[in-house]
Amino acid sequence: MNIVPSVNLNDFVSEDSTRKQKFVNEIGKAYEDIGFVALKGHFLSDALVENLYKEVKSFFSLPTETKQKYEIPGIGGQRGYVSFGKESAKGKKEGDLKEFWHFGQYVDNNEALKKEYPDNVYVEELPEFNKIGKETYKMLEKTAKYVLRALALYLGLEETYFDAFIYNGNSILRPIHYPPIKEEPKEAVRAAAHGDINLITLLMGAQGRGLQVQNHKGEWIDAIAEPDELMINVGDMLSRHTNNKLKSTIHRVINPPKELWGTSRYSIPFFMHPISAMKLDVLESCVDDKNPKAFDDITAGEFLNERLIELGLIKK
Ligand SMILES: O=C(O)CCC(=O)C(=O)O
Ligand SMILES: [Fe+2]
Repeated sequence: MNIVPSVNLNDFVSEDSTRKQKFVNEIGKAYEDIGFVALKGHFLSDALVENLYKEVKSFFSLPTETKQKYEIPGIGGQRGYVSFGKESAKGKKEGDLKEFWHFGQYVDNNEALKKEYPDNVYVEELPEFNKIGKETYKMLEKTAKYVLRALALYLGLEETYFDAFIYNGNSILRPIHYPPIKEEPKEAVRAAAHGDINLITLLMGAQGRGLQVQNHKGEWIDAIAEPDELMINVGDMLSRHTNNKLKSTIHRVINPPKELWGTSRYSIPFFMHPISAMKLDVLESCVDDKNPKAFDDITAGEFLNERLIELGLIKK
C-alpha cells in the first residue's frame, strides 16, 4: 500500500448498518497494513480549527523568556511548554527541531485522577489560547472515542470496550512549532523516525509535505491530508494490546528543501491515552498458533513511564 487510505466517520455514526460496517472494515484493514488513515467527518468545526491555529501561532510568537515561564520542571514536559531541541526520538541523541505545548485532561468527578495528573498550565498573556485548547481537546477526544469504537468492533470486542478506559484518560494535545531552519541541520530533523506511545494519534496539520510513514518494504511514503482530514494512526499501546495485529507504523517529519527553510511548520497531534490503570495485556482474541503472544503484561501507566525515560523527558 503506497498511499494512506481515506475514510469517513460519517459512515460509522450513520444509522445505516452497511455503512457502519464498511467503515469498520476499511479502518481495520488499513490498520492491519499501513497503520494510518486520513479521516473526514471529525467533530472539529472550521471556525474552531481557524481559531486554534491563530492562538497557537500567537503562543509560539511570544518572546522566548515568556514561553520559558511556562516550562515546568519535574513533570517530564507533560503539561505546558517544552523548548526547542529538548525531545529526541527513542535511541537518538540529536534533539528534534521543534518546540511544543501540552494540554492535558480536564478531569471530571475523580479526585484521585485530579491528583495523579499534573495541572494544566494557564497562559496569562493569551486567555483564548487556553479556552480554544480545551475545546479542541474535547472534540478530538470525542472523535477518538468513535474511532476506538469502530476498532473494538473490528477486534470482535463490545463496541464500547474502550470507553471506560479513555474516560478521564491521560490524553495529551500537543501543538508543535517547527521553526524556520537557519543553518545546515546536519543530523537533526524536524521529527526523527518514531512510533507513537499511546493508543491512537489524531493529527491536525498534515496538509503540507513533511510527514512520511514507512511501509512494509521500508520505503518512506508521503502522508498528506486533505484540508478537511485528520491523520489518525495506531500507537504502540494499541499495537501491543492487539499483539501487533494493528500496526504502530514508524513515521517522521523531514526537513523542507532549502528554498523552504524560511517557513515554519505547525502541526497539532492529539495523543489518545487511556487511564494509567488500563492493562495492555495482549487480547486473547489476537493470539493463535501463527501469532503467539509477543508482549509481556504491562499497564498503560508503566509503559508510559518507560517510554518517557527513553525519550529523555524524565529521569529514572
Ligand atoms: O508534525 C507532524 O506532522 C507529526 C508529529 C509526530 O509524529 C509526533 O509528534 O508524534
Ligand atoms: Fe508521531
